[in-house]
Amino acid sequence: MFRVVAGVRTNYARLHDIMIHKLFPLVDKLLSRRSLGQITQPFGRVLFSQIKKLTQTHIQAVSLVQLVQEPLYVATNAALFGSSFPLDTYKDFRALDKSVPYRFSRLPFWYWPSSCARERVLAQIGDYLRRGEVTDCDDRFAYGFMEAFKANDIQVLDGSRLVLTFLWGLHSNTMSTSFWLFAFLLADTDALEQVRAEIDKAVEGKEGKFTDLDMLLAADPDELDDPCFVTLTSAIMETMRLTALHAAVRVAVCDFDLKQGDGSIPIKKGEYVWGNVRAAHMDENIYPYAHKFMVDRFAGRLYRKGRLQTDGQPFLSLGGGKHICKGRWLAIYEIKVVAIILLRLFDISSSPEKSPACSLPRVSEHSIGVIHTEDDILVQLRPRQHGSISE
Ligand code: HEM
Repeated sequence: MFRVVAGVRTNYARLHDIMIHKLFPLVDKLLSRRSLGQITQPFGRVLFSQIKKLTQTHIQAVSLVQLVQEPLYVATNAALFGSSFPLDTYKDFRALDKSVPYRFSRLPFWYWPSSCARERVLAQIGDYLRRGEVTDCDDRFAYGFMEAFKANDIQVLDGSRLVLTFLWGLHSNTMSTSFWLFAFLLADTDALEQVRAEIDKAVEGKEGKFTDLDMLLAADPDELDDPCFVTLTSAIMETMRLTALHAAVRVAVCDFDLKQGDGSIPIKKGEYVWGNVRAAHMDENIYPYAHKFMVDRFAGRLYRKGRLQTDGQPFLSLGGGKHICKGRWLAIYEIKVVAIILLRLFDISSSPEKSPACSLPRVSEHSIGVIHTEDDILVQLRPRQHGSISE
């Protein structure tokens, strides 16, 4: 991904070493369930103001891709890297992200626009690193990155490439998953109403856990890991189940017998093992109507805080074992908050003239990691009565 995303041609082994041994442990620590709340403090507010900005400037119809992805991109970068990070880089990031499957699979495509976009983002990240305006107490995440670069004598260009590769891992899957969550909900109005009713109940004082949306946006991610969002969480997990494509490849470090159903497969040291995640998720014996989006598929299970609602099922959208996704709590939190804001504040429907109602967008045949969309969906937003929030 260093080559594909950030255009790294030299110094690869060293950058890889820094990423795996210096940055990943930092990510693991700071994005753990316990610490996440300190990092995400500004997230809800920035996300809300970005959504507000977008919805005020697009009165007729708005692109679903942009509606869910740009605010997430800006708010997550602001939370992790501070307000001095170049937050206006979404369009260039998106151009680069769209080219990644083609670059990765070495397919022919017109590479120039995305290469220019990559250079512009790298230059802006470079300026940000040069300025180094972060503090240990306010921007712990960015500070950790910068300290690691200093301690390992990483120069600005290599630092920018490390940050850009990290940004791709941070955003690409999360942005796709949020798009598909809304695409599934728009195609299944009952499911959408079920999720919306749950959100309304959670933020309507008295019975609800939160007195209003303001309180919810300021809440720690741990507080949103709550049975009051059981259907929304299930919808997110179901979206992840249906869209995961990644190849979980591992190398055996010793001879062992791999358990498979009632039998086992002997594996020799040094052999590659490829877990077919898509096949596991589409197994009708485990997931009846496996191709169907069932909003409450995971909702009937006993809710255990701090555990994925999918525990006990073969659910591999976030990897597993030692290398399980280090950003999983952040990703779930981000998607939850964007869904809560949009569904609480707006009636959302596909724009009838522009998008065929109740149908899912086409899947890109060049998807990697997670299913990518071939089409955007244009949506219409009508403010609901609860549209107010203190400025
Ligand atoms: C819906 C969003 C996301 C999905 C579906 C996802 C999926 C995955 C998967 C499947 C893996 C394991 C890959 C393997 O087995 O080789 C992984 C690893 C990883 N993810 Fe995520 N991810 C998401 C969001 C995030 C976010 C927001 C971050 C934040 C930084 C993140 C950081 C990482 C890191 C650092 C690893 C490497 C872990 C390791 O090798 O030890 N991910 N992710």
